[in-house]
Amino acid sequence: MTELLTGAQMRAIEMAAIESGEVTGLDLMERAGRGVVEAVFEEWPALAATSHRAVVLCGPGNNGGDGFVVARLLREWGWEVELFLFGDVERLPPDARVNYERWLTGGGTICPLDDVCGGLGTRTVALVVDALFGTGLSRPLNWEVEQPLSDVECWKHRHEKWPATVAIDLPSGLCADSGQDLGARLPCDLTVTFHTAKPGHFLGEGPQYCGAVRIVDIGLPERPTGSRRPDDVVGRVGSPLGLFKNGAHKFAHGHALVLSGGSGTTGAARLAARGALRIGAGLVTLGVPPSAQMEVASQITAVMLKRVLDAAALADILQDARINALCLGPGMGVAWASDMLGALRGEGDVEPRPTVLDADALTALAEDEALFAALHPACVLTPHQGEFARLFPDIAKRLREESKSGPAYSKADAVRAAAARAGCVVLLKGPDTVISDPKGRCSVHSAQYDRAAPWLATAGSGDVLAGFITGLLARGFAPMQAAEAAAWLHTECARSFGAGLIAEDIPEELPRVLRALGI
Ligand SMILES: NC(=O)C1=CN([C@@H]2O[C@H](COP(=O)(O)OP(=O)(O)OC[C@H]3O[C@@H](n4cnc5c(N)ncnc54)[C@H](O)[C@@H]3O)[C@@H](O)[C@H]2O)[C@@H](O)CC1
Ligand SMILES: Nc1ncnc2c1ncn2[C@@H]1O[C@H](COP(=O)(O)OP(=O)(O)O)[C@@H](O)[C@H]1O
Ligand SMILES: [K+]
Repeated sequence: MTELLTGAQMRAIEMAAIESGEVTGLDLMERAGRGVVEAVFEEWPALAATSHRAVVLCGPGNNGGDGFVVARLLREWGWEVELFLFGDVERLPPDARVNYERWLTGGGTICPLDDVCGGLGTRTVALVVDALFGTGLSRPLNWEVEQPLSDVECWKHRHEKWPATVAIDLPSGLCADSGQDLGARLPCDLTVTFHTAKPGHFLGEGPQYCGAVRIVDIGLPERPTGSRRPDDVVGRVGSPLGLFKNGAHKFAHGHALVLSGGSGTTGAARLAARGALRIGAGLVTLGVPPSAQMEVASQITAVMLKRVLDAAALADILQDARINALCLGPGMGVAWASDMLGALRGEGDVEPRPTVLDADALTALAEDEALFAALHPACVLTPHQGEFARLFPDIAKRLREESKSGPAYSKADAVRAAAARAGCVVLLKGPDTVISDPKGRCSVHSAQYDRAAPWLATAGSGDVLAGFITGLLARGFAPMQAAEAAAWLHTECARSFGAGLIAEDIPEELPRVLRALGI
């Protein structure tokens, strides 16, 4: 798991490193600028081979300072560089000011950003560098910046040979903490960021603007682990290999019970059950209402079947302590899900156990405060955006609102708040899946960039994800670990299978994925 640092956390690390005397702000700026040039040459080797023309857009803060360094280094490489500045030179922060002076001393010239449209002309430009705003963006851009950015974007489209566009740290107008679009107008081919990626590279609109993301080491120290509270960290979900190998779970195989809907709506639960079995639950039983018994019996083999007449029958089944994970919701219908949830409220001596609540069970929870209040720390809620808005309308509203100042409220903030309220793990699905536990531990699973799998948006794939989580719970994974590992494996199955994927293919692809991981 790698950390994604917010703008404020980056500033704190930078300040601590400078105050300790290890490094100066100027050193960091020089390393950042050099890192950008090296990343550009690695991404487009043809640009390193000979000199070209570049346009550099610099802003009023240290992001602009990095831009001055890049402009100077490209000139030293023999390039022709035109630099456009937004903001007042007298108010540049000290390190940016030094690099502004160095640029001028080296013979560089500066034009105001307003002139960018006329200044670009028709001559070929190989590279556009966006150094207007980075982590210091504190409010939406206004037309003074949006307009020139839009002009550059339009000019690029008219340009015969498309110039490569690189953003320093973040595409300008993108909020570092949330990925909210606060006026971004210039989508980039490459974003070069420093030390770690930021949540905004993966959340919200971030991936639409960043192109590819490269992280450059500028020699800042790691954050000391002791200083971090769980709610101070947003992690990025990586391969779960370590989880399988380090014995963090009991290596039990367990027995998962997946509850099905009635006749004609059993497919979703069957998909979840297949997912739970493939991911390693020792036994999987489908709990089926009488109307669907024949339908389900004719379509399963390794998965077992148990008739569930009503809530009392479920409570009875759950007297068997070997059933150690449950999945409720897929295809159940809200009324039946509500009845079955009633059986889990601890009445009739039903021991609470690890439980995944998805689809119709989430709607049932949204409609019944008592059911919601009965959630416990071993539950995992897996809403998509619509279900999330039904369960947590106020949080979803806040997430939709455009921020007027400061870092915008992020999907990570929203899922943390939801998990704290529910008292259990919440996994909010999407290409940028966010997972949080009630203590505020939070992680982002990104199915974007080199892990893009847009074909996962296919009917029933969410049911398989619920099944994967249930299977891992049955194997003894903790709820947060189960959610993270399942999200990663789910996307990996889709990537391994490729386009044309349907939900049935996801569990069937899992053995190949596990084998490739050495699990
Ligand atoms: N934190 C670090 O460790 C490092 C940061 N560096 C660079 O420094 C950047 C952060 O620098 P700053 O904190 O100076 O922030 P920025 O350069 O991103 O922007 C801050 C400036 O923009 C103004 N501003 C903010 N929002 C605006 C808006 N909507 N319209 C008009 N003006 C607006 C602010 O008043 C301030 O003058 C990073 O993104 C990175 O590029 C690098 O030099 C290397 C090290
Ligand atoms: N563009 C996308 N890229 C990658 N994964 C996606 C994308 N859109 C949706 N997903 C994933 O696909 C699954 C869809 O689940 P869900 O919305 O519950 O659909 P369903 O109810 O049809 O199963 C989730 O795991 C979600 O994270
Ligand atoms: K930028």
